[in-house]
Amino acid sequence: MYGPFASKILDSSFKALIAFSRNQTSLPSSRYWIRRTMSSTSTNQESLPPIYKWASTDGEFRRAPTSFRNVIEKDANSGAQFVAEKDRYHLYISWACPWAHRTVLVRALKGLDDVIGLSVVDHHLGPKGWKFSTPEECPGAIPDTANNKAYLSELYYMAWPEYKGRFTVPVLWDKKLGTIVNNESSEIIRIFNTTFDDFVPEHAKGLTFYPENLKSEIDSINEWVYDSVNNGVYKSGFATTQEAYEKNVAPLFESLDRLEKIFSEHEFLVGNTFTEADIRLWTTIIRFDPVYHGHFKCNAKSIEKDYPHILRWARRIYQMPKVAQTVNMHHIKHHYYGSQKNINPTGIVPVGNGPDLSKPIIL
Ligand SMILES: N[C@@H](CCC(=O)N[C@@H](CS)C(=O)NCC(=O)O)C(=O)O
Repeated sequence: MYGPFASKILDSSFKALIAFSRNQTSLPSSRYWIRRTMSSTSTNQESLPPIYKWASTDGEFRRAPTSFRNVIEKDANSGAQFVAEKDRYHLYISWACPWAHRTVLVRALKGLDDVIGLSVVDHHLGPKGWKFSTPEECPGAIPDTANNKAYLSELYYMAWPEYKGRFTVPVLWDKKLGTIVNNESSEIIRIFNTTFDDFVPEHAKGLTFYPENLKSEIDSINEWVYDSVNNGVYKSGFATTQEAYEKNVAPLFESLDRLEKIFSEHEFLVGNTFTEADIRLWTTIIRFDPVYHGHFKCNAKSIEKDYPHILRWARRIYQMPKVAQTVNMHHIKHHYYGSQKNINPTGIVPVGNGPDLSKPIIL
């Protein structure tokens, strides 16, 4: 296990992170933000504030590596820096974000609601990054009850004053040490999987989404699903050249065809068992028709019309206890269509919500 500062230095991708964020050279003084926001209405990629610059100069979107990668030890007497305790950790998410959605979904499924606190940012991602609002200002938002901050970026600077990366959700925060434990969704869901089992309700103890005997199969599915589907929609949607867009949209639909075949023969992705592989794919699939199909130009096919087996699988998961309460379609649609003005300059939010996932599962 790494300590919070050791991990930052050990992370081999740290240099790439610095290179990626070289435009953000100082802490966000108000002058800095005013200067950056003046051009925020422009749709020209070059004149956008850094927070809206998704694609590289060659037109391709490359996701920056995540910088806080600590784990939490289950054994409170292990002497580790981060150990499992009730009400010590706090999860920051956006209902809109598919990566954050994974973490809040596992939190719900594992019965961690009373063990790990929750804050939900406003769906609008502005020039200063994710912001905390009251539920009156933004229904569905939950203010920062752990640190009482106005912006998510303030937490990153509390944890690491020299931080130069993006201010992303999810963030798993340690209230005791006042720092970020981890901001990588794929690792947070594994932390939630079994680490807090001493504190969860009886039915959730031992419930695992990463069972020992299926680990290698889950890992190999996760790899291609992440690259071509989870991140594939972003690589298509954030591309700023025709070439980059076409290069990434083709493998996305090849993978969806492959998934359709899998779900025509199996109930779940791995071993006919509901695992983290399903959870990781599902948060992308439920956003596909309402957002990615139009906004990210992933419109060769739709889930509702062209992938009946994927749709049946999506409904099966949506209808599991506690899942539907983690889906906030208003936040999802308003975030993408309303915040990413370089892609949708008018900010108009389309009326469609995608397929009705609460419908009976038939085929
Ligand atoms: N690798 C991260 C990616 C998280 C991520 O990209 N989150 C997006 C929202 S969907 C974000 O917060 N973006 C804000 C920004 O880039 O300024 C994870 O899986 O946890």
